[in-house]
Amino acid sequence: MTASSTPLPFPILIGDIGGTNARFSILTDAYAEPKQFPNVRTADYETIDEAIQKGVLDKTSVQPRAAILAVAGPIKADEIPLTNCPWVVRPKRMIEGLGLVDVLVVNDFEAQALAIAALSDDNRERIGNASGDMVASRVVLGPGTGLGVGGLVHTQSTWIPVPGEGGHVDLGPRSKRDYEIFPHVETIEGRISAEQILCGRGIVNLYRAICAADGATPTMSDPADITSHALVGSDKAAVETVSLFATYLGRVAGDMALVFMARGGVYLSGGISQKILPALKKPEFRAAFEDKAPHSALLRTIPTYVVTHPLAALAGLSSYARMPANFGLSTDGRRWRA
Ligand SMILES: Nc1ncnc2c1ncn2[C@@H]1O[C@H](COP(=O)(O)OP(=O)(O)OP(=O)(O)O)[C@@H](O)[C@H]1O
Repeated sequence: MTASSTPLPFPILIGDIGGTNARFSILTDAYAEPKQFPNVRTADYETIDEAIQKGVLDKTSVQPRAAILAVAGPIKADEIPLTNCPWVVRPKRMIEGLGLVDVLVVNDFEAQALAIAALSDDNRERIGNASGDMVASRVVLGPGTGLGVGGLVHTQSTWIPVPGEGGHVDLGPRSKRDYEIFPHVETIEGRISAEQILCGRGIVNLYRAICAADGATPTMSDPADITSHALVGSDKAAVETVSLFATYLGRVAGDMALVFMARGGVYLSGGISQKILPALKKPEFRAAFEDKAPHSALLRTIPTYVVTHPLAALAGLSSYARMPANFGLSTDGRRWRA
């Protein structure tokens, strides 16, 4: 066992730090259920250290010795700025100030990937007819503030989470209608990446492009307004937006399944998937997912799910904390010790 794969000492503070909310729990040992703390709103505290002190440590007599934190953003140095939130994670300062001896920081979609290694039927909703829990590679896509993608490769009896920037792959037109709409989709440096459509801001982008293609004036600018009108069928452009969103999400999900040979399943996480679940259960998502000649037969066998676990990232990190040897999680350059 290398130094970097030595288990972290219990009790372990587990944290999922999002742009708006941070969620924490403490795992006292490998067998206990995690002790859950109320969500902390990131805007309520100036620093993450203060949030951990007041939101967790002041509320319990258990003093964690280690911490595993999932953050949105690249982990490159001793100071880790978060995307979409002014907090900076400084593991060395946490060790000095919070009484910790060991801090591991991972990417948020690695945590999501850890979670999909074992999700019970209570914590996922199946889309389409393919089913089964084959022990094989998986992939998770999460449309939220952005589009996160994480692979979970299964090899040599080990689950290996693969972080990446899969949300930024190109997304191209396919149908006649796509060719009418795509010229109006806002680009990023001339490119339509998947994230230009498959996230909160992307829903608005797609809705505007549909209106532009039809010569109509857009009336909505909030993704939640568009999806709620779509779900009740009260606005034609909104209905088409969500239908095409499901198609494009299926198209990209199918691509990711091909890349990772994800026979074990493709999972949709992120705030938006749960909110538009009825739309994802309509035929469009699955049809686009399976429409992958010459590999449609393979795609038809791959199950797709929406993750409904309210705290999936925390659950994934807890599985790792309990049984690190089951996961090939790289800790190089992301683990700090006293
Ligand atoms: N009902 C809805 N329909 C469509 N989009 C929505 C809806 N509600 C929120 N959104 C959009 O979802 C995005 C937020 O996604 P999500 O809740 O997954 O947050 P996140 O990126 O995971 O951050 P955090 O971890 O802080 O919650 C925002 O762009 C928001 O506008």
